[in-house]
Amino acid sequence: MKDANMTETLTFTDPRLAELDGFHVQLNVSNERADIILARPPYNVISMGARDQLRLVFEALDADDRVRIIVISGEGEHFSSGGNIKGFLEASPEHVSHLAWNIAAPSRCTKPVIAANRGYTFGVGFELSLACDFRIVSETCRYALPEQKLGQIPGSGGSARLQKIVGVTRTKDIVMRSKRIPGQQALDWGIATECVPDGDLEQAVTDLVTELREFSPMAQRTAKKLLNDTDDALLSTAIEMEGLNYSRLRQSEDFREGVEAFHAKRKPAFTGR
Ligand SMILES: CC(C)(COP(=O)([O-])OP(=O)(O)OC[C@H]1O[C@@H](n2cnc3c(N)ncnc32)[C@H](O)[C@@H]1OP(=O)(O)O)[C@@H](O)C(=O)NCCC(=O)NCCSC(=O)/C=C/C[N+](C)(C)C
Repeated sequence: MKDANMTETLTFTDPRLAELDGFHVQLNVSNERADIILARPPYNVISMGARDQLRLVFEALDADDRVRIIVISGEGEHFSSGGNIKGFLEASPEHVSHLAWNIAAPSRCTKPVIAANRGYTFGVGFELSLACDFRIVSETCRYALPEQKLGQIPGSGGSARLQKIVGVTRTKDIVMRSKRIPGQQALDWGIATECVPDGDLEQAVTDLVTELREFSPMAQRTAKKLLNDTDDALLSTAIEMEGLNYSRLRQSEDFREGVEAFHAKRKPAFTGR
């Protein structure tokens, strides 16, 4: 990557990528926004190697100061029909042991991550989206964890994350019946952040990127980490951690800038410090 405003496809130089089975993840970076595209149409099936690629891409983007917001989408009509079923029997124990860690990469990333979901968003495609901070879906989106049809269960955090969002009854309905959830229902159940007509998906994502870029990167990072860390915590612990993080954030330049801009009736100019 050269400068923040250019669009280019990342060339992976990490030697660990040399052994991967195919190159199916594209990356474009422009204007502080990074687009990760699952590029294996029509169904953007995610190979074991693509999972490794995804993790490495998220780690690289997280470390790059020129990137503020990350968007993940699928090429064409579908986000992804999930993991490559045809390769499951050949998967190495090493790959299997990394499944959940790789797919949790958006959640570990300190920057805001948006999933843009349309069409089939199945299996590991859904799990990957659940690890993101925002899910903007189109009306064509169909979420599913269809592993039971394969004599399997989700293995990359899908049922666990879903249960947190929709509770055990709905999760059992989705997992144990391999049920498909349409975009509008995903919104109604709190799985999706927003549901829009298919032709409006890109604009809805761009609008959210524009909105998020207005905020202090430091305050965003703190909010994301705090909410992730306290997801499992007792209420009393979560409240205490919120207070500690607030106190720490008070020391930042962005905190002062936010308050001074409010007084001056001007737009804040956050620097991330
Ligand atoms: C509804 C689907 C996606 C499309 O149906 P269709 O009738 O339009 O097309 P068709 O079934 O003929 O598919 C065309 C070709 O694409 C291949 N395909 C599609 N999805 C996959 C996939 N996920 N893996 C491998 N190959 C796939 C399909 O086999 C056809 O190939 P050929 O032309 O026959 O060579 C329908 O295809 C469907 O329901 N697919 C399965 C979706 C699914 O079960 N996804 C979950 C996979 S499991 C997973 O993601 C995570 C597992 C976690 N862990 C590993 C821990 C167990």
